[in-house]
Amino acid sequence: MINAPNIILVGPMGAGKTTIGRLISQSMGKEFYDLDKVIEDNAGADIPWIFEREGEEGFRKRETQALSNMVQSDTHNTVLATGGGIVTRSENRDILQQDGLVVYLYASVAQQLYRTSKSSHRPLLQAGDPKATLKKLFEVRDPLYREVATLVIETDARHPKAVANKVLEAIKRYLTSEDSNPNAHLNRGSW
Ligand SMILES: Nc1ncnc2c1ncn2[C@@H]1O[C@H](COP(=O)(O)OP(=O)(O)OP(=O)(O)O)[C@@H](O)[C@H]1O
Ligand SMILES: O=C(O)C1=C[C@@H](O)[C@@H](O)[C@H](O)C1
Ligand SMILES: [Mg+2]
Repeated sequence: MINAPNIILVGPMGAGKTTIGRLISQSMGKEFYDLDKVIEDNAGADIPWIFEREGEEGFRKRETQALSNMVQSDTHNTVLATGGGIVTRSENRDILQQDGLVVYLYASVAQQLYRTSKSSHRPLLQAGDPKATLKKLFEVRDPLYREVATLVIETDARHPKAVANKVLEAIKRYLTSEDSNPNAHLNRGSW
């Protein structure tokens, strides 16, 4: 098991945050949370229902609330998979950068499209052309994912287990290099 801080996964819809988050939490002996699921549990309703009743703005308020609750709850030893739009609010980006080791799971628009095509649970992809939507979102969000992330992992040509192994290796390498630098303090395990 790697002695690591809380791990936060960011990236677009279909990057594999939920899938990979679960796998690495098992390998690291950490508890797994999926922020989309936390939001649904808090609301007692699913994400499509929240978007329908409260619009995207209502969903974003719930998302920020769920993220800050998580930070304040003083939970330790966790892997958190976020939703694809977590980086759109600057207050969320501030929280992410302060409270975990952030890993960006990169996926091309083509892979995002392929991986999201089998599910109708993503309201932003239900209207219009999903490829055009994913491309537009990616243009805006890719720099924001990079802004908050310490590590970036390519997922396109890798099976989920291989992606999980890459993430684990990258975390291990990062922590080892920090440990070897006496001036670098990883103060990122506070929830
Ligand atoms: N590396 C991969 N290769 C192939 N398929 C993958 C890979 N990672 C995830 N998938 C598949 O892609 C789909 C979407 O994955 P997942 O739900 O984990 O994405 P997500 O990043 O959590 O998306 P969202 O932001 O919408 O929550 C799932 O069917 C999953 O099995
Ligand atoms: O990319 C997004 O904005 C979203 C991604 C999903 O994880 C959910 O959080 C929701 O469907 C919105
Ligand atoms: Mg997810």
